[in-house]
This record gives sequence, C-alpha cells and structure tokens, in this order.
Amino acid sequence: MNTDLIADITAHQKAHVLAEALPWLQKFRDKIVVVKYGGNAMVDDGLKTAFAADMAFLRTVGIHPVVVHGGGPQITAMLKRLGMEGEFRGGFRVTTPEVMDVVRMVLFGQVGRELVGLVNSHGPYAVGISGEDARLFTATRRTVVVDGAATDIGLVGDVTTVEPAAVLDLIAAGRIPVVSTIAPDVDGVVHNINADTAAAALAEALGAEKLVVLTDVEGLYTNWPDRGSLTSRIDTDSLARLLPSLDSGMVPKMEACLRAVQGGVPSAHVIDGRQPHSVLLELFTEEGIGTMVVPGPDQKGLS
Ligand SMILES: Nc1ncnc2c1ncn2[C@@H]1O[C@H](COP(=O)(O)OP(=O)(O)O)[C@@H](O)[C@H]1O
Ligand SMILES: CC(=O)N[C@@H](CCC(=O)OP(=O)(O)O)C(=O)O
Repeated sequence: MNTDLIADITAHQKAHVLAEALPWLQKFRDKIVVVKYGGNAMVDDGLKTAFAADMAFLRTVGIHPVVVHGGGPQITAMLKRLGMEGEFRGGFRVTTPEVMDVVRMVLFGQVGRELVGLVNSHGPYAVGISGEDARLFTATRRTVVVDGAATDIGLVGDVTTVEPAAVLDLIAAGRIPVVSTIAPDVDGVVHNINADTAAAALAEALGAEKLVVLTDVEGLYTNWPDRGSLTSRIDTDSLARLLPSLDSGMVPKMEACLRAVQGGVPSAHVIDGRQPHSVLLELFTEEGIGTMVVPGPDQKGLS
C-alpha cells in the first residue's frame, strides 16, 4: 500500500472519530460523570498522564468529571516498606488502626496528591478532598461474607450518608474534585472505604449521568477466567444473579455498578484503564468499550 493512501485513510479515520463525538458531546454537556480510577490502572506514568489529560478534556468541553481514586497496590507497597502485614478478605483490606493510618496517608497524601498535580498541569482545575471534608461521606462499619459467614475486617466502612455540597461547590467553581475514600463514622472514627463502593455512593448522590470504573481488565467476564465470556452489556437483574459467583476484586466493583444503577445512575461502565485514553473511547464513541451495566426490566418496571 502506498504511503499517500495510508495517510488518506488515517486522515479519514481521524475525521470520522472527531465527527462521531458530536452527539455524545451534546448529550454529556453540563452532566456529572464520576470516574473511578483504580490503583491497578495507575501503575504506568504514561497512563496516568493520559488520564489526567482526559479529565481536563472533559472539563474543557463542558462536562463535569469527578474523580474517585483507589490505591490498593500503593497501600500494599507502603505497608511492605514499613514491614507491616496486609491481608484481603472477600475483596476488602483487613484494616487495623495501624493499617488505617497508612491507608489515610497513602490515599490522601500520596495517590491523591499525585493525581491533583497531573491534572493541574493543564490548568487550575483539580482540588483534592477526602470523605472527611465537609462531611462528604459518613461510614458505617461493615463485615464481609467469607465461606458463608459474616466476618469482621476491622475499620472498613460502607458509605451510608453522602453530603455532596462540597463537591457541588467545586464543580460550580469549574474545578475537578479528586476524592480520596476515607470516611469517619458517626463517632468520628475514620474508616477505610473501598474506592468502588465510595464512587457508587457519590455517583448516586450527585445524580451523575454515568459511573465509569477504570481497572486492569477488559471488562466483566461472566465466567472468569474464560476469555470468551467477556460481556459488553449486562442489566441489573442479571448482574444481581451473577454477583454471588464473582471473585475477589470484581465483587466490590460490580456491587458498586449495581448500586449506582439501582440508585438512578443511567449506566455504569467497567473499562480497561491499561488502554490510553480509555475514558474518551467510552464516552465519545458509538460502541464504547468494556462492560456497560444498565437498568434491568424489573428496575425499569419500578420507575
Ligand atoms: N469475572 C471477572 N471479570 C473480570 N476480572 C475479574 C473477574 N474475576 C476476577 N477478576 C480479576 O479482578 C481484577 C480487578 O480487580 P482489582 O484488582 O481489585 O482492580 P482495581 O484495583 O482496579 O480495583 C482483574 O484484574 C481480574 O484479575
Ligand atoms: C476496604 C478496602 O479494601 N479499601 C481499599 C481502598 C483503596 C482502593 O479501593 O483501591 P483500588 O481501587 O485500587 O482497589 C484498600 O485498602 O485497598
């Protein structure tokens, strides 16, 4: 194939991609999109830089991104450096008071700061905030079911109340909130909140148009690890039935998508954060990427 023809095809494809974005730009303008950026999708500097640029892109075209970040691998690495033991049960970190100190330091002081800095290389947009600020989240201690039994995992919380005013104030001022998922309970005791769980609660409370969860896998495999079982779309009824069979890290993630959509968010997406600019591909292309969770027939019947 001659090089002129390749250049022509490339220009044609580029024009097509840009033109295809128009209806989505119109649809999402002035809407809130909650983006959960998982720690496993953060390992590469190039991907982090591309993610930060995407957040600035969304804001520049009049969409309101709210970033909820994870940091599981980064917490594990710091625990190791400090010579402390770490353990997960049912997809959640067992959190002693000593581990909680490290979780808080790493999420808000390290991972959150880095993301804020990367986004702000594009303009004065990002402001870091944790669930402790302005009562954003109130947590209730939770247990997990392990081998059929409710098991205590320490200072791990579920988000039971969201006061979204501080996040809405930032959005109204044209900022991009970057949320670290630690939260006090009603007595002020700080808990570790899984970032997928917190993102879902926030998306619901903000009346977000979408929840987008970036992880390190192509999407949801209904029969993991069978590579043929990758699913592009699943409704809340089917997901609720599938949930008990899911493994480890996928449990909080799919629980979160289910909760968000059942709570009124029109769709939730699990996408591959290892693909540069995956958020743009999800939002601005006809086919999107990853797995989309939508309301099921039973849920639609209720509304
Ligand atoms: N059914 C499934 N579909 C997709 N991934 C799965 C499934 N079951 C387990 N996994 C694993 O879950 C991982 C994602 O969860 P996790 O590591 O907690 O991500 P994150 O740090 O982004 O929250 C994937 O890398 C994959 O290895
Ligand atoms: C209770 C619980 O498990 N909290 C998580 C919080 C961070 C997180 O969720 O990070 P990822 O999104 O990168 O997994 C943890 O301690 O690892």
